[in-house]
Amino acid sequence: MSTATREDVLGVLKEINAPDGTDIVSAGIVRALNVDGGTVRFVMEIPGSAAKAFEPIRDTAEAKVKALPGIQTVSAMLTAHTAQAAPPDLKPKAAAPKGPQKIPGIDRIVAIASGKGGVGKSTVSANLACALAAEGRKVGLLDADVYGPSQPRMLGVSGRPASPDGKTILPMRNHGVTMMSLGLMTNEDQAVVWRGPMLMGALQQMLTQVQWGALDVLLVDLPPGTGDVQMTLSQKSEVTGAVIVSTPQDVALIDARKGIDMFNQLNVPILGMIENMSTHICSQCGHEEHVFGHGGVAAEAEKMGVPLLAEVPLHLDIRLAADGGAPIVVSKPESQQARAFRDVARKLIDAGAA
Ligand SMILES: Nc1ncnc2c1ncn2[C@@H]1O[C@H](COP(=O)(O)OP(=O)(O)OP(=O)(O)O)[C@@H](O)[C@H]1O
Repeated sequence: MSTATREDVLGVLKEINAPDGTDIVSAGIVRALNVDGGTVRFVMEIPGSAAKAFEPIRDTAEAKVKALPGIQTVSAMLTAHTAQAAPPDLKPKAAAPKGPQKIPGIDRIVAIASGKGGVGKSTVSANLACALAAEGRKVGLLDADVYGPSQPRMLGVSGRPASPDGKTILPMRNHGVTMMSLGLMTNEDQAVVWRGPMLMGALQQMLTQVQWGALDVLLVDLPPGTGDVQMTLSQKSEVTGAVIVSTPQDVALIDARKGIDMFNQLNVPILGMIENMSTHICSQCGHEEHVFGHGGVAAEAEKMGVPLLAEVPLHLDIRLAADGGAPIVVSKPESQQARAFRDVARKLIDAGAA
């Protein structure tokens, strides 16, 4: 004689009625039925107020199941559920993480910002990243300049980043810098139209889903201006500080001031300003000319009470190196132009910011 099956057990339980006349299986009272050889276990879920009425029903159920062929042990447990729905929980939920968070593995985040486009923020970011790597720091560079991602070209990186598990993204690496750019996810010649929420999502993804590994510092090359990306970065992640890049022209300086104000409001410390295209040095004769004026950033930095980190000359070699995929710090590390960036790297390390 074969042992009773789960169907056999349900069959006999169906013959037993609850006090309201429905059988206990159809009424949804029999739950979690487990038939394991000669042992049968199940739960009878009943209204809390009906426990007394169900005790004989439970006894009948156990006896009927035990009478089935091959069944030695039967255990039916009465569990009560409250008929009324619980009142809504109006207490504040256990605090969902709010405010800036530290990203695991990333010790520091330094934002490279400018008020105005085209002042050389990406050139500074690329050179600074390479200079920090040359100092032995573990450096990441996140190209968040969604409107004109230029780091793949400047760092000489191409191809699409791999995502072996479909969830995380493997960053690219060159010149000792771990790098990720939205430019690697889009075609280089394709104009990207991002809306605010998309931008914020993309930035969050690049911060949290890229396998950065352990980093001493992650530089974030921001888009120019004071928009969604700047706000999201500062509000979601703990930013160690911001470096503001500007040319000495008044128009650039007005925008740089707005950038500094924004970071102040977001409680992000300003690590300092960099004057780029400070002076033009002719690559032929070495003649120096102040194309955009000179010293404007130094004066502004003093007025705002922030350090002036460097005055980087406008020099053909800087542009050629950037366009060629090996920043001047890598291609001509001993040149005067490279030295300006290497000095900034050392200042940031000394200040504990990188
Ligand atoms: N000090 C410099 N000397 C010579 N060329 C420079 C210098 N700084 C930047 N450039 C060149 O100026 C152009 C703009 O620089 P870059 O892309 O770094 O600016 P950006 O502020 O990041 O611009 P955007 O905001 O549009 O991304 C590039 O061609 C770059 O090579």
